[in-house]
Parts: sequence; structure tokens; C-alpha cells
Amino acid sequence: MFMRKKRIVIALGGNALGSTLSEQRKAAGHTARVIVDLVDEGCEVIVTHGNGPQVGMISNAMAALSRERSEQPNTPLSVCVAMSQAYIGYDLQNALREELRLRGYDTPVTTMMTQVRVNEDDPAFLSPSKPIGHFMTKKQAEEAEKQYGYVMKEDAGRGYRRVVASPRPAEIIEMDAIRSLVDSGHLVIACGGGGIPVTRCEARLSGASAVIDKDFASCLLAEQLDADFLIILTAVEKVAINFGKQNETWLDRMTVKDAEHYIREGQFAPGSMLPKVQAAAEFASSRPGRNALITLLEKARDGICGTTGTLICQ
Ligand SMILES: Nc1ncnc2c1ncn2[C@@H]1O[C@H](COP(=O)(O)OP(=O)(O)O)[C@@H](O)[C@H]1O
Ligand SMILES: NC(=O)OP(=O)(O)O
Repeated sequence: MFMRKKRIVIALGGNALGSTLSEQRKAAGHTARVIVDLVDEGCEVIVTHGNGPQVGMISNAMAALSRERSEQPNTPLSVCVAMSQAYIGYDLQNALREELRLRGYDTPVTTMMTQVRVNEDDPAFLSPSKPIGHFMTKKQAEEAEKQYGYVMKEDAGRGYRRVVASPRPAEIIEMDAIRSLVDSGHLVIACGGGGIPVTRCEARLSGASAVIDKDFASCLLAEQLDADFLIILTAVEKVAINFGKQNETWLDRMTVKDAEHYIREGQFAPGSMLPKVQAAAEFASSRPGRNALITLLEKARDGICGTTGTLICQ
């Protein structure tokens, strides 16, 4: 009998990819080893990634260029997201290709420039919530607010960051192309940085000023590819309740109902752990047998074997 391989969508956190080119190269190599371990386990893997630090860096660099050359208009955030997909996809694609070849696979690796449609009237456009760029002190954040008009917020106890609108993904424009590539055996990197945000008016797609959360875009991609597992890799091994407090408790398992309860209690920081738990719960509730896992990159293999991470299931 034909047994389909376990199909896994792996979402890599933007913060884990480092903030310089050399850090990113190193992280991509390390990430590739972890992903090819899962291929060795017989899994079919689709990769998505965040871009928070990187898209902030690109946006700052482009803004500095337009200040320096007054004829250069400011670069829209949608274009900065597109640049971040290429910047990160290039390193991941090559690192994966190399690791696969070293282990005797000739699997083609393809990065798909992915546009994701958002709704123009999404209320998220009115209240920026997605942290991007580097972490700042309170004083630096106040300076950035004054000098550049950025909206700044404290990010999960780690310092201040610029925040931008983060509407929910409604449709993956290149979905048919991604599905064809996956079905024909490519290891696909898609929905980078949550996808290039676009709105649609008849045949025309226009870039939107936003950064989509890659956890929500990954959930949509995993549902549409009929994946069995959504793995969200980040900087913590497990999800905690009472995070950072004396009674902090790390969770091995959360049902969708538990997740909803903890979300209502405000246990997860918006812009960091909250979207991960929301996306994981949404995926786990979309069809019986679908599970999601949140863990550290290094623990991905142990996680799918059930020995660590926080499993989110029905
Ligand atoms: N309840 C929680 N449990 C675990 N981590 C949490 C919690 N709330 C906030 N965090 C923080 O969220 C971080 C993960 O979010 P973030 O770094 O924004 O994600 P990404 O990996 O997608 O870049 C963790 O490293 C941790 O500092
Ligand atoms: N776009 C996005 O979700 O990026 P991070 O994973 O860096 O937050």
C-alpha cells in the first residue's frame, strides 16, 4: 500500500537567523542540518521563515539612502519584505542544497517569491503590533519615534522595537506553484517573512505597508498543503505560562481548549509567543490528527519524536 510521507511545514523564527550576513550564513548552515535530519527521518519538509530583524534592517538602510539622495523615494515595506525573502532564501536555499548533496540526496531546492493577500480593511492596519528591526533601549526608542516617526513598543522583556501593521494572511497568491513544486519533489522555501503583503483590485496586486506574521502564513500554507505537522522553531524549547515570573511553568502539551484558555488569560506576549500559539492552535483544530509543535531549532528532531517541545493538539 502507498504510504504518504509525513508532510511537515517548518517555520523558522527571524530572530534565530541572526542580524548580520555572517550570523545568517552560520544559522542557515545549522538550520539546514536540522532540516535534513528530518528528511533522513523520512519526512517531506516545506520551509517558511520570519524576517523581523532583517526587514527592519533593510527598511532602515533604504530609508538612509533616500535621506542621502533626495530623489530616491522611500522604499515601501512590501518591497523590503520582498528583498528579505531573497536575502534569507538565498542563504537557506544554498545551505539546504549543500547539506542534501553531502548526505546523498539530489532533491532540488527552490525559494518561491511568495505574495500573500491581506484585506485592505483589516483592523490591524490601524494598530501596529509586529516588532521588526533591532532591539533598542527606551532612550533610543524615544529618539527613533521623534526622528523617524516610528511607532515603538517593548518586546517581551527584551527591549524596544519598531512595530508595524500585521494583517492576517487571507490568500497565498502563488499557492498552485508551491503545491506543484512540493508534489514534484522539490524542497520548497515559501512565504518568507510571512509573504509579501498585497491587496487585490481586479487583476492588479498592490503592495501593502505591513509585515505579515510568518506563524499565521505558515498555518495557512500548512492547511493548504494538507500537512500533518506544523513545527514552529524559535528561541525557547517550550511555551511557558507565567513566563518570566517566579511561578513560570513550561508546558509539554496543550490542547486547543487549553491554548484558548491561556490566550484569554493573556499568558503570551503579543508579537512574539501569542501568534505562535494562536497559529499552532488554529492548525491543530483544522482537522483531526493535525498537530503543531513549538520548540528550539536544535530540538526539532527530538520534538517530532515526542521527547521535547510543546505539542499543541486537539
Ligand atoms: N509565554 C511564553 N513562553 C515562552 N516564551 C515566551 C512567552 N512569551 C513571550 N515569550 C518570548 O517569545 C520569544 C519568541 O518570540 P520571537 O523571538 O518574537 O519569535 P521568532 O522566533 O519568530 O523571531 C521567546 O524567545 C520568548 O522570549
Ligand atoms: N514576519 C515574521 O513573522 O518575522 P519574525 O519571525 O522575525 O517575527
